[in-house]
Amino acid sequence: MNLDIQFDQVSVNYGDVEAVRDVSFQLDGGKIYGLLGRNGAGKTSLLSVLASFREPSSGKVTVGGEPPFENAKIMREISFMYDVDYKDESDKVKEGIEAVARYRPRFDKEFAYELARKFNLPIDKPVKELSKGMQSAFNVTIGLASRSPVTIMDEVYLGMDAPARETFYRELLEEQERHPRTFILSTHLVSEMDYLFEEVIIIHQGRFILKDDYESLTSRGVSVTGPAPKVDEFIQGMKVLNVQQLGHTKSVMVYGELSESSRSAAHRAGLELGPISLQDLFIHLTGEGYTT
Ligand SMILES: Nc1ncnc2c1ncn2[C@@H]1O[C@H](COP(=O)(O)OP(=O)(O)OP(=O)(O)O)[C@@H](O)[C@H]1O
Repeated sequence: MNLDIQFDQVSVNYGDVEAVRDVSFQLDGGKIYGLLGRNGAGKTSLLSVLASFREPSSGKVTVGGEPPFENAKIMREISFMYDVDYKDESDKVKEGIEAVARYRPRFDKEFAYELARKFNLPIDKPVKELSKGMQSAFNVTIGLASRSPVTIMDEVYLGMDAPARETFYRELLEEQERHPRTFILSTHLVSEMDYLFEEVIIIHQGRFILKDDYESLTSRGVSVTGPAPKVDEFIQGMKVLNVQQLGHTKSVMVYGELSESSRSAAHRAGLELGPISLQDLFIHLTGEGYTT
């Protein structure tokens, strides 16, 4: 089941605070999407509208052509995993798994127990007594095992330690091979997670900045390395993101596609061209001084 997602001029306000402003984009679904934005960019607000936790203040969201808010048919197909406060949750891990299995139609209980083992979750312990990182692993377990056509993970992995996050990334990719569906992962751990994303959405200060596939996005920038004077000559008129210099060698990141003739000119000048990372682009597009 594939559900396309449409944001049409969506705004989310909290009183005077405009958390999301006039955001429009469409996700065809069936992919792993990265939703990137700095702290306070509006990621959670945007996702909570999609997960039907709230209605947009203005604009429209549709999932499979229908607004999700108070729409039981659509809500059943969306899992929204976020940093839940489990302080009043007296259920043990295994009771939590059994409970979700009862109301999530596609939940794979065996897979949930397998993940719980891989994350070393003590299944007889109350969820509220788990460490923060283990509660995150519990959320991830439920999210992956729910097999919802739309699974949203709002920075749930931040509390997990590095080996647990690696386990999550591996399991996510394997799961997407076995049961392709829509995952939306919000994060600012860009360099660590970039290889997971097929498409990337960047928001900044509540505004939509871009949506593009990972390959095209990273091919929009290039690093130019070589003798400083030659690099300086080559990059004239280009948008510079970052400059590093070691002795006489300079490495400059520029934004914008290079034509074939520019690439040939760079090679003739003895300059080395390389890709730039999603993190570099993210920092540039959401950095200090970048206002929407
Ligand atoms: N319940 C609320 N009441 C008032 N303002 C809020 C509320 N929730 C969020 N905001 C504000 O809305 C803006 C967007 O917050 P949001 O949590 O959506 O951002 P985020 O990108 O998820 O941030 P982070 O990465 O730090 O979790 C921020 O300015 C935040 O202070």
